[in-house]
Amino acid sequence: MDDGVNPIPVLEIFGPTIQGEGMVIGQKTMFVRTAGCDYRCSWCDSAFTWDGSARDEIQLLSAEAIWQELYRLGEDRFSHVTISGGNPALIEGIGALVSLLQEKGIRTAVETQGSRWQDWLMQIDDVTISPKPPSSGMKTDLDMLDQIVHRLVDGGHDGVSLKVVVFNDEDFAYARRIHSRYPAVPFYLQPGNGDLTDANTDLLREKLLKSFEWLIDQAMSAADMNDAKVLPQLHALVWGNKRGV
Ligand SMILES: C[S@@+](CC[C@H](N)C(=O)[O-])C[C@H]1O[C@@H](n2cnc3c(N)ncnc32)[C@H](O)[C@@H]1O
Ligand SMILES: Nc1nc2[nH]cc(C(=O)O)c2c(=O)[nH]1
Ligand code: SF4
Ligand SMILES: [Mg+2]
Repeated sequence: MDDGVNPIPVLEIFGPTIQGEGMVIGQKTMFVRTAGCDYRCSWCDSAFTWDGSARDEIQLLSAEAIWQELYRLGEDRFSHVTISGGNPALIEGIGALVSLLQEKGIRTAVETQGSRWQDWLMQIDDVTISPKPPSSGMKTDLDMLDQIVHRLVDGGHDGVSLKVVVFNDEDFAYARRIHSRYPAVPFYLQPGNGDLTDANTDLLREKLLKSFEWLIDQAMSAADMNDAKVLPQLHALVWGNKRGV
């Protein structure tokens, strides 16, 4: 059991905003973004969590201190908290935060890539597992992914989804393999944002919508994607590459 004294490395706490991606897209939520990742995706839109550029902004916070900050920002205007990163599944101490949020009547979500297990994943309401396609430069440990997905599903978790970011044909082939490996798990396709430094939001929106349309076309012509959902990153369409939204 977690004793609640393990501090959590936090890079940012923000919201309320909308969940811009995946299984609970549109849900009003707060975000807690942890520092540190075991991956180095070439196109990571949150590279500041692991590349050292925001090193000075990392705070080691207790679960209670995180709750205080969530409440300071959101007061009574939220009922849902999303924990993202970096990879939150590197951090055992998040168990205490999840328990505290549950005590407060707050629903929880996590974004992780499926490379590490934590027991607290069982307690999270909305678990998004996002294995990484070839364009990321990362290699999926399928044995580990199998273990994580099966532990959740066999343990009776009914809020698990898979979300694959797709930049190209090779990524789409990877997405098909992942979906067919776990056919009973709700599956989401998300177009990649290849323009992480663009400050011109109008131009970025155009590019993102083009990639979205391309991905829709791919999914529409693939019989094995009949049950997949194709969604853009809504927050990127609304706010571009801005941080903390
Ligand atoms: C920044 S990651 C943090 C959580 C965890 N490390 C993961 O990758 O699942 C959150 C989500 O953003 C997605 N993402 C990261 N960079 C992206 C990009 N350039 N375009 C589209 N989605 C991206 C990831 O695939 C993941 O689903
Ligand atoms: N609004 C909003 N939705 C998101 N969904 C996943 C995000 C993430 O970075 O994990 C994210 C984010 O950073 N902002
Ligand atoms: S796994 Fe997630 S946080 Fe880590 S590098 Fe990849 S996209 Fe970024
Ligand atoms: Mg993001």
